[in-house]
Amino acid sequence: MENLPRGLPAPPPPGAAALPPGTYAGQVVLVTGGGTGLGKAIATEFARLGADLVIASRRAEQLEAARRELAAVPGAGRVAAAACDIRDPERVAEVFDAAEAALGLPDVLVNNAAANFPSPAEDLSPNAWRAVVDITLTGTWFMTREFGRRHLAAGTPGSIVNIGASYAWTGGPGFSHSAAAKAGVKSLVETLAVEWGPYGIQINGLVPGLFPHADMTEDIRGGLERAAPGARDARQPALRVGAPHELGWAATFLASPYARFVTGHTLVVDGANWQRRSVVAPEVVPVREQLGRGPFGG
Ligand SMILES: CCCCCC(=O)SCCNC(=O)CCNC(=O)[C@H](O)C(C)(C)COP(=O)(O)OP(=O)(O)OC[C@H]1O[C@@H](n2cnc3c(N)ncnc32)[C@H](O)[C@@H]1OP(=O)(O)O
Ligand SMILES: NC(=O)c1ccc[n+]([C@@H]2O[C@H](COP(=O)([O-])OP(=O)(O)OC[C@H]3O[C@@H](n4cnc5c(N)ncnc54)[C@H](OP(=O)(O)O)[C@@H]3O)[C@@H](O)[C@H]2O)c1
Repeated sequence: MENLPRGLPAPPPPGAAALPPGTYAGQVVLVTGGGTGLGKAIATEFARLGADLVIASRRAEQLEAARRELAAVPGAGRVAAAACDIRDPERVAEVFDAAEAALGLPDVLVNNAAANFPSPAEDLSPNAWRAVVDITLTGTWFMTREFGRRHLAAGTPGSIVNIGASYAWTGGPGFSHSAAAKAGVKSLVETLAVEWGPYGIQINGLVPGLFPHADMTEDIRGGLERAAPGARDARQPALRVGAPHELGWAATFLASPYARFVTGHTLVVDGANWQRRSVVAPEVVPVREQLGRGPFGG
C-alpha cells in the first residue's frame, strides 16, 4: 500500500492537561495579553492545572470576558484581570501591587503581549517603529524588571516565559520592527538566565510557529492563509498549523517544577517550519510588491 505523507500527528484534543492535576495549585501566574489568542490559550492550560491567574492588557472589556471564561475552566483557581499598557512602568508596578494584594506575588510571568503589523521597512514612521518595539521589547522588559525586583527583594524563586518569534534568528522581511524586538526579547532570556539564576529565577523563551486563531488582528491575518487551529497546511513540514493548546502545554511545562534545570533556553514549537530553508527557494518577490504598497506608505 502506498505510504502517503500524513504530516505530524494531531495532538490530544483540548481539555487534556500535559502535567499532573494541581501542578500549579497555590501558584499565581501572570499572563500579559491573556485576554486573546495565544495568551488566553496559555492562561487556559495554567488554569486547568489549578493556578490563580492574573491576565493583563489594555482593553478592559475584553479582559473581563476572558476572565469569566478562564474562571469557568475545570480546575481553575481565582482569576483577576488588570487593565494595563505595558509601555507604562508605573502602571506595570500597580498591576503587581494589585496582584500581590489580591492573590500574592506572581510565581510565574508569561510575557505574551506584543504588537505587530506588516510593512516595508522604509515605510515605517518613527512612531510606527516605536509602537511595536516599545510594546514588544520595552514592555516585556518593564514586566520582567518588576517581577525580578520583587522576587529579589523577597528572596523567592520565580519563572518567566517570554513568547518570541523565529524571525529573532532569521530576520523577518516585512516585519523589521517586530523581528528586531523579538531578537531583543530572546537576548533578554539568555542574559537574565545567567544574572538571575543564582537567585532562583528562571527565564525561558517559547516561540510559536503558525498558530491561527479567531483574535488575530486583520493586519496579521490578511498576510496568512486563513486556516482553522490545527488545520492542514501543505506548506509546512508538519502538514498542519499549530493548535493553541499545544503552545499552552509547552508554557506550562517550561514554568513547572519539571523544568527546574531548564533556563536561558528558547523552545520553538513550529513543526520545524523555520528550518525549511534551501539554496533553491521560491522566486524573490520584494516585500513592497507582496504587500501591494508604494514607497513610504503611499
Ligand atoms: C507572522 C507571525 C508573527 C505574528 C506575531 C503576532 O501576531 S504579534 C501580535 C499582533 N497583535 C497586535 O499587534 C495587537 C496590538 N496591536 C496594536 O495595538 C496596534 O496594531 C499597534 C501596534 C499599532 C499599537 O497601537 P497604538 O495604539 O499604540 O498605536 P497607534 O495606532 O497610535 O499607531 C502607532 C503608529 O503606528 C502606525 N501604524 C499602525 N498600524 C500600521 C500599519 N498597518 N502600517 C504602518 N503603520 C502603522 C500608526 O500610523 C502610528 O504612526 P504615526 O503616528 O506615525 O501615524
Ligand atoms: N499567532 C501566531 O501565529 C504567532 C506566531 C509567532 C509569534 N506569536 C506571538 O504570540 C504572542 C501572542 O500573539 P497572538 O497571536 O495571540 O496575538 P494577539 O491576540 O493580537 O495578542 C496580543 C495581545 O497583546 C496585548 N497587548 C498589545 N499591546 C499591549 C500593550 N501595550 N499593553 C498590554 N497588552 C498589550 C493585546 O491586548 P490589548 O490590545 O487589549 O492590549 C493582546 O491581548 C505574541 O507575542 C506574538 O508575537 C504569535
